[in-house]
Amino acid sequence: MAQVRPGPSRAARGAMSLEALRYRRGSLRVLNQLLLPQRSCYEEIGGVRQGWEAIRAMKVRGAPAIAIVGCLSLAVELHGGAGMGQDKTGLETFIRDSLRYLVTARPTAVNMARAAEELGAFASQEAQREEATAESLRESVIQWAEAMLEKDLQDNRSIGEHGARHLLQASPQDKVTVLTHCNTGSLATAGYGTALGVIRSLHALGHLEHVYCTETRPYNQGARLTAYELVYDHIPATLIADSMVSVAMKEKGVSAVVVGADRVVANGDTANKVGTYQLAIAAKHHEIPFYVAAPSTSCDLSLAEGAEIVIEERPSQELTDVNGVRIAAPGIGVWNPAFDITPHELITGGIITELGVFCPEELRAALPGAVKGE
Ligand SMILES: CSC[C@@H](O)[C@@H](O)C(=O)COP(=O)(O)O
Repeated sequence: MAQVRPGPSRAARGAMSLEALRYRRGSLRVLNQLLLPQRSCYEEIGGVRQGWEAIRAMKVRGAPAIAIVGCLSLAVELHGGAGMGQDKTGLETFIRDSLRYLVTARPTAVNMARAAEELGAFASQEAQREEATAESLRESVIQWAEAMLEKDLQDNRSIGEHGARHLLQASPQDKVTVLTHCNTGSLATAGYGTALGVIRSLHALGHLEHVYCTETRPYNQGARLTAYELVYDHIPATLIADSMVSVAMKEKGVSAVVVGADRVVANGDTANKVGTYQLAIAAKHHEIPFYVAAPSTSCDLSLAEGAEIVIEERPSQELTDVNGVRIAAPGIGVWNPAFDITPHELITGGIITELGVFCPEELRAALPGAVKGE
């Protein structure tokens, strides 16, 4: 297997970083994350159906990246002339139907659902303007989708700054050791990352001692993707199996656990990659602060508590097979929930957003707009 090549040194790197997607008006390509870390291969997304398929197959994954690719796949289809010849009402219907379809690709992360509601409402508003035409509607929707990329990147940088500052204030040490789970980096977002953004900021400030990243079974986002990003960015890190987290907390001087989120609800309960819940329990036992890092686009205050979140179940082969080779005993039953819910009382460090770090009880007041459709 080819070794992951570290990227250019920090000084030489400038704007270069790993990219989950490459977009210019009329063209969207996504990095097929199923092939990482062995192969780095970008695939063309010609429109909404291909966007849906790439999300469903997890060629692109991570809550923010799912929404960005979904909306940009619509932008590409609109740019290519979809709905041409229709009046503005017909085009609005096409846009709303496409967005509803994209939401069905994966149910747990809220970002695509929120983007669909917001972009759908925006399209209706635009269509109702007297002077609007089908062409002006098309252009406005494309611009709306394009703006998501820049906004997510900015939000992640703010999350990184807020999180790093908070962790350092809370730590008696000058340099902190962070344990993280799944992949929350450039590959899961428009760039920089959420939990991995906090780690990047700590590293840039010279206050990161070490990172422990979990393998993240069964899909191995940690071993394949987070490890790839950490090596690429020259960040000192060690890979551990999920079953090693308790002993790592006991023996490796972990200062904080920082994870991402697919949906944070009104009471602070958080859906994230399966395994997050047991991490939070272990962190509580070891009195290690547990943080969730997520943009406000991942917060859904329309749900009161975590039990209301729909948890995606994935195919059994993700658990029974490795690279297409069956390793599990034939005939065994399989349960493969992709996410679990961490109850808010275990989120002891705080919820790091682009607007600041909040304890779960503060969330409603801090993010009054984070109700889908508002
Ligand atoms: C910034 S990404 C945050 C979460 O989406 C991430 O931790 C996660 O759970 C991703 O799950 P995935 O199934 O790979 O899409």
